[in-house]
Amino acid sequence: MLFSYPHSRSVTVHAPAKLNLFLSIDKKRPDGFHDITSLMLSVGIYDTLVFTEDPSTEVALSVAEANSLQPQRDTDQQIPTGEDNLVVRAVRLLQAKTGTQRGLRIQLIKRIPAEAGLGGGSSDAAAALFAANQLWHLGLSPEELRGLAAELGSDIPFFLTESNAAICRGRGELIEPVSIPQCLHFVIARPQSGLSTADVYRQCRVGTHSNNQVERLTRDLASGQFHSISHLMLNDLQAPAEQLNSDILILKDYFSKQSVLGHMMSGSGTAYFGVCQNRAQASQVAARLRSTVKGHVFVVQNRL
Ligand SMILES: C[C@@](CO)(OP(=O)(O)O)[C@H](O)COP(=O)(O)OP(=O)(O)OC[C@H]1O[C@@H](n2ccc(N)nc2=O)[C@H](O)[C@@H]1O
Ligand SMILES: Nc1ncnc2c1ncn2[C@@H]1O[C@H](COP(=O)(O)OP(=O)(O)O)[C@@H](O)[C@H]1O
Repeated sequence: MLFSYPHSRSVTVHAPAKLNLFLSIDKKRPDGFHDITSLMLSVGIYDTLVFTEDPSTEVALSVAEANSLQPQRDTDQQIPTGEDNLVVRAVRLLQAKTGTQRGLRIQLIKRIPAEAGLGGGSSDAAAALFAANQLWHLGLSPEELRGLAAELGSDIPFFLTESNAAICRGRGELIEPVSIPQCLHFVIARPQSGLSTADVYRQCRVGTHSNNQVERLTRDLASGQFHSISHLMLNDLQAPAEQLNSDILILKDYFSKQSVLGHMMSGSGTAYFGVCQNRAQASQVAARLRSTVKGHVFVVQNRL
């Protein structure tokens, strides 16, 4: 998360997207969630959130698409603007836990596609917890904020860690920060339609992966030994997502014809990414993709 304080009554946060380079489904739990093991990396696509203290007790959110700054259009990526938005839910949770009734105006500029497996809503919610804690001088520790984050969503605590890479376990909220000092170049494509995380988990099966596979992948990425990563990358949600959305198969077919280091779907989809050898290759792969696939295509790096 990148943040700045232009003046003390306002906080601007740049909330990054994430990719899952490894995601195994280890066990279905009695509470309906699944125990997972995931290597998450934050990457350079950002939503921007401006939080301004409001003298009333109101919490008001406006949502705009980047580059238009108009209220969002009616697309397949409708982001809720009221109490259902994860940003508002995060602020409401903070109010309920601390008893504060102070108000906030929030402007959310969306760049991270929704229903993509890129964690946009989760990152926005983490930004809201962070910013409201600052603006309202609530004094919650990072650990306390991560505890609240886990009540809202499994992926949100990751976005409240200092580290830009982590192995996440439990339902995603148990975070082991790892260091990946290499600059990795990704092409990310999000087709026109998305998928609901709950729908994909509903169709998934417990997977099997070899011992220490996530640790070996992390070590190879960290040391720049990229020849093995295509065999170590894993996403147990990809097969059920492919059943639900055929665009993922089109992207898989496209990436399998490129000489990228590895390729896979992120999280519960529908975004699909390739790990490229360098920036030039990423730009070439993205240019060809833009002329064949409708949707969003990004060239990004991991955040160091
Ligand atoms: C798949 C992953 C991989 O990072 O990311 P996304 O694709 O959503 O970005 C995560 O596990 C998603 O985390 P998150 O998006 O926070 O999910 P939550 O809001 O907690 O849960 C949404 C629904 O997904 C299912 N769910 C989620 C997490 C988990 N470990 N097991 C589950 O079964 C549950 O049915 C839950 O009701
Ligand atoms: N601030 C937000 N940004 C994006 N989606 C949000 C937000 N708040 C609530 N949502 C809802 O959550 C759903 C999933 O969020 P998203 O970030 O797209 O998850 P994923 O990581 O699975 O791509 C969206 O379809 C949308 O309806």
